[in-house]
Amino acid sequence: MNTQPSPDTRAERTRNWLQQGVLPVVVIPNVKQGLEIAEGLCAGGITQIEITLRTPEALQALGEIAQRFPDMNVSAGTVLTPAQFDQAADLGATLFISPGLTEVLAEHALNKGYAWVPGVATASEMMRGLELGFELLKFFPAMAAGGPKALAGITAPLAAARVVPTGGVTLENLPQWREIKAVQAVGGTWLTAGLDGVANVAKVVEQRAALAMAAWNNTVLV
Ligand SMILES: O=C(O)C(=O)C[C@H](O)[C@H](O)COP(=O)(O)O
Repeated sequence: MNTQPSPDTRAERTRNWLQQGVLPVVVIPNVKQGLEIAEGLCAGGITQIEITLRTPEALQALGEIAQRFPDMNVSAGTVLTPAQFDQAADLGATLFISPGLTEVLAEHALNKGYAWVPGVATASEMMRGLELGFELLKFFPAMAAGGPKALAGITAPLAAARVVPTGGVTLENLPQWREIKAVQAVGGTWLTAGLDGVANVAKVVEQRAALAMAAWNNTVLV
């Protein structure tokens, strides 16, 4: 039986991903803080999150967030092995993001029908991703790889590419990324960084999320 979705279906589905424009990338120290972050993001108008599988409690936090925030699109980030795809999918992740593009991960994503966003930093890597059927690509590390100018140049001839620049994106440089036609969303840890010891994590995150969404939507918060 062929369980692989057709390229058309996959393209359609990925076009609908990350429509909110801002993808908070989270390095979760513990489940408690993860839940507070999710609460703050939702209150601030962001219902998509990338939980990097870099910390011991990341997978557990991913599962709890997926369960307690059913309206949230929960992505697994820093996916480096096929097993991580499967573990995160079992816990409720619906999108899978990696810092790079390897044949092993591409094959696994295609075989299992996972919505995968591979990391790319050059025109060749983007072309490879597109050839394999992955239209949504993570431009990583975005600032170090040349910033908005580099991405605008690389994507100008690659009409099919939908890109999520991540790595060095801030509230301040967000408008420059947003201007690039190929940019579907921007990702970053700035919304959830430096929260250890903060008294009301959810409130702080809510405010940052609201500011980020205002910047993305080009509106001024009063
Ligand atoms: O963990 C992953 O899968 C990554 O690919 C790396 C993260 O997306 C970047 O580290 C975020 O960068 P900053 O927003 O500059 O902190």
